[in-house]
Amino acid sequence: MSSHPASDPAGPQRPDPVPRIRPGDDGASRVVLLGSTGSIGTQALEVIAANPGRFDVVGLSAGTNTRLLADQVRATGARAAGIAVDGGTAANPDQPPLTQALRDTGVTHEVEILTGEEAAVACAGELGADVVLNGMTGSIGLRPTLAALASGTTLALANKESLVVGGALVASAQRRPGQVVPVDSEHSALAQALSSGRHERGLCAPVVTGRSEVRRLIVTASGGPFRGCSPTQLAEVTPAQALRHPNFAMGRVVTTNSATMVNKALEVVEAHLLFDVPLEDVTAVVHPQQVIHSLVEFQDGSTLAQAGPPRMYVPIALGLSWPERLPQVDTAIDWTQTMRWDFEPLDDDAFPAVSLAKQACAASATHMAVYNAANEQAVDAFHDGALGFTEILPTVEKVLAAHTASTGAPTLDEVLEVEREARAHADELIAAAAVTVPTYRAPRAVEVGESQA
Ligand SMILES: NC(=O)C1=CN([C@@H]2O[C@H](COP(=O)(O)OP(=O)(O)OC[C@H]3O[C@@H](n4cnc5c(N)ncnc54)[C@H](OP(=O)(O)O)[C@@H]3O)[C@@H](O)[C@H]2O)C=CC1
Ligand SMILES: CC(=O)[C@@H](O)[C@H](O)COP(=O)(O)O
Ligand SMILES: [Mn+2]
Repeated sequence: MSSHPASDPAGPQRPDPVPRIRPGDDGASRVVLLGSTGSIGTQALEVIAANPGRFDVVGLSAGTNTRLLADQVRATGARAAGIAVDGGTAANPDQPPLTQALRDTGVTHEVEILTGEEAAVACAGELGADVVLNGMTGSIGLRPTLAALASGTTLALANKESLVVGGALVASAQRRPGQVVPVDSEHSALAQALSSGRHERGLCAPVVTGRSEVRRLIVTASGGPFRGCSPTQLAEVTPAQALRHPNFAMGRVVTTNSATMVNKALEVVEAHLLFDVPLEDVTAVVHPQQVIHSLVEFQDGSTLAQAGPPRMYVPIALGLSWPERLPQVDTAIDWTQTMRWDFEPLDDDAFPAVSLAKQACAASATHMAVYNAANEQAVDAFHDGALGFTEILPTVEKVLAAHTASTGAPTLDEVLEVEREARAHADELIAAAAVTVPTYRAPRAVEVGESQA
């Protein structure tokens, strides 16, 4: 750990790309953003900037982007900044070291600088935040999630991987009922709809145990950029096509996961764990417009849906201020206009991700850690040109098949070890696939959406 002193003269000033944020008033909510330079992190800063005095950003943590992180420190006045891979190193040569970036952007206040993988963990657990928003990508977010919960802070959870991989570990790290507030749009929708009916169970409910009137949770899916494509067409899609989500601009991993439907698979398990609803009572359906963000079916046959524009501002704002709603967070849907909503079943043959996850989740407490780790390796390999799109799920399936079911609830070390083994196994399969799967080498351009309605 080091600190950025105000003694160095400010370097050349660049235009400030982050809106200046007024420090919080007394009583403002102290916020830590993990993954502040990503899609969720930058949108969270927009929400915070639009509510002057309501929030006090005490810490920011990022992976590699020291320049943007420094701009955000300047804009928010954050007293602590964490960077996993500092600039000016062999692993991150294109960015300046964080101390340099802070100087360059004209930061004059004292900043505690944390570096390495522990930085996000420390930011999550040690800055005395009221709310930690975990907007990191991947299961690397697990330890920060656990640290935030152990500190007693509210955890606004966008990083679904940490819950899906950690499972019972996350549940047992919880210090008080309602400590987890989902930021994932579908789960924010479910939390909002559940607030209208009796369901006193789960990680984000006001009471940990109690009766439920819920019969089913219905998680909506866009269907991704390849909705309606046949397996043959899918074999030839390119990374650029997979990154064209129909409705949301998101990071690379979650966008690719939307294209394979792995995102929906993770979200079905996420809903099961967040709301303590049996896996068989969580259903995914395709709803291309993504205006209905998810639905709760109650025991009397009534269904409540949460609707809004397909944007993340409301789920992020609710994550930061739950259960209070902030004013004018987004433009509401104009219900006076003619519009159409479509719903269709998942195509399990072309997109087996959800059914595979349901089997994995039922198999043992470590199978979803394997599923996610193998998928993360396969997604990277797909973008590196080492694996075809339709090889992603078979890779996950093979790594799962080789995994020995755990007995009982695993410790954190056991989960991390299972992940390491799964990544190594996936890498072996990917290395073999790079030789034996030539289809990806000469892709036919498939027009994204060519077979969509
Ligand atoms: N984007 C969206 O609309 C939605 C996202 N989500 C979920 O939210 C999470 C974030 O997604 P998204 O914002 O799209 O992803 P991005 O790829 O846009 O952002 C990821 C963030 O994580 C940071 N990061 C990576 N590794 C580390 C690390 N070791 N320590 C600290 N920070 C790290 C990155 O830093 P850097 O860039 O500096 O390397 C970046 O700030 C994912 O779990 C995703 O599934 C859920 C619903 C919607
Ligand atoms: C905005 C959000 O929550 C994402 O997880 C989004 O839902 C992705 O959409 P699909 O995975 O349904 O394509
Ligand atoms: Mn989602």
